[in-house]
Amino acid sequence: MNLETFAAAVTGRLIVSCQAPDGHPLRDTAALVRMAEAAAGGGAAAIRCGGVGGTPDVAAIAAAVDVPVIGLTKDGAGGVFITPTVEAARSVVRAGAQVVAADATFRPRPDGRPLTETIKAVHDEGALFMADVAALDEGVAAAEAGADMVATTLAGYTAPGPPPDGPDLALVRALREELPGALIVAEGRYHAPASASAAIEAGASCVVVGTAIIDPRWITARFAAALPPR
Ligand SMILES: CC(=O)N[C@H](C=O)[C@@H](O)[C@H](O)[C@H](O)COP(=O)(O)O
Repeated sequence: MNLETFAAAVTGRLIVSCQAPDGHPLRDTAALVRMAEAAAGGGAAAIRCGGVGGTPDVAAIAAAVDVPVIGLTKDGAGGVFITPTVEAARSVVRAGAQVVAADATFRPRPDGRPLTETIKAVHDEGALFMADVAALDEGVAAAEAGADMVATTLAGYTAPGPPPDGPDLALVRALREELPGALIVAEGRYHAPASASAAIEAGASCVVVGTAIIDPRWITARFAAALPPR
């Protein structure tokens, strides 16, 4: 799939991230396939998947849905862990993803190779590259290095301490200003339809929602916490 076709498919639309962490009751490839099917049925323009389930999740979801798949692997939870190496990126394409999402922050990469090598490997395999960044300068550098799209996925996750509650709309606005013609993906803590809509108004090309759609444990906890004290 080329960038023009992918951009046409997702612009102005919602993408759903179907992942579950280790130890979560939904951390099961078949369960996540069902979630992806449900999300596609509800109007998701693409599915983001893989995570700790890795390439088996990507392959199973790519086979089950007829929307584009943005694949990733996760290795650990500290430093660079989203599709952290050239080899991981290649394996995601080979599993069937049309787009590979990978950490594009300035932090050192575990294989010691520059981001450009991962981008090149993904392009050589015939897929597109989504740069997951935490800051404006990282997004600009990733676009200059050949990334096909820039996502705010890691905003709030690279500094010590817990991430803020809400999404980073300021980063969306700043990326749009610096990269007026780029495909900008809003992702991370979009927990309500209104905030997803605000992302598009802030200049995002599209918005990725995960937890608030596919995690019944998180949704239940929010309802439970909203009840008056007993
Ligand atoms: C920081 C990190 O590891 N983000 C991951 C990236 O793939 C996923 O765990 C998130 O669920 C995804 O980005 C969607 O975000 P949210 O679940 O907040 O809607």
